[in-house]
Amino acid sequence: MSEISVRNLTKIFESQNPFERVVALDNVSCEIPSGQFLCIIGPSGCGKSTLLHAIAGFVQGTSGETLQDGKAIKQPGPDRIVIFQEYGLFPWLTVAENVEFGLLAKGVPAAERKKIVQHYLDLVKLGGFEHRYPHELSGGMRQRVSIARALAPDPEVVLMDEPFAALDSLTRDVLQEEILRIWEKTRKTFVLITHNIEEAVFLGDRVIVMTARPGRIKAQIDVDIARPRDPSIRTSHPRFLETKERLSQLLRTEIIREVA
Ligand SMILES: Nc1ncnc2c1ncn2[C@@H]1O[C@H](COP(=O)(O)OP(=O)(O)OP(=O)(O)O)[C@@H](O)[C@H]1O
Repeated sequence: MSEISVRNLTKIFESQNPFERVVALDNVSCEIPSGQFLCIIGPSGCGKSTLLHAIAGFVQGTSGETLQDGKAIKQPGPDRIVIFQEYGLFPWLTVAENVEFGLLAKGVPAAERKKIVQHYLDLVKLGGFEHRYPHELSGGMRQRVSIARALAPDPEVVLMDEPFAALDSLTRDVLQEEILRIWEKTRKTFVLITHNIEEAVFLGDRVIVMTARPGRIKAQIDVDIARPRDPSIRTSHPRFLETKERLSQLLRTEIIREVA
């Protein structure tokens, strides 16, 4: 179990041309308790990915810090795995070999690797596809492989950057339900960036709304809806619809501000 703290994080992308200097994050602070499912929404270019990358350890803040269990995050590590929109699978490896990849890096013995790979492929409902290559799979199946690959080394924190954005809406709904089931089973700390408010409310314990650039935290809304959550809440649960409307209003204000 792992908690993440973001403290007064500012990230400035400098450029030789001072007019091209970008303040991507401006004094962002948030606490993500162990086992929480946190969703982050905000206008395009507001710094969501930069925040996720700072938590992953891919980028360092210009000032401020990110911490995992009280220790400064200085680089990427096996305890924090990122799932991207573009799947990031190795095309020359089979499904099973892709999932096995992080286990090899961890030095897990072969027999155990085989068991773990099978477990996670079953979890994402891809049993029977072990020997296929990524190009033989649909987009939804590829994203399932990347979810299995991310979870196989048993990371404490799973970071997702619009993982379902490239998928059609039905596949997206199904994968949301699967990620929810997986989170309920593993209770790891999950952070998901999305443009989709419904996705954020369906999955999250809490939703952070960011302002238009420079990215700051505008609001943090608790999603007070009991778990396990049935897919039908998307259309019928009064609190779901209420929370969705509240978030839409908050986001709309920022998008208007951004284009003004
Ligand atoms: N490596 C970089 N160098 C320079 N500027 C960058 C870099 N990475 C991001 N930026 C800028 O920082 C700002 C925030 O980018 P970021 O990708 O974090 O936003 P985002 O909210 O994830 O956007 P989107 O929703 O469109 O994916 C943008 O203006 C972007 O152009």
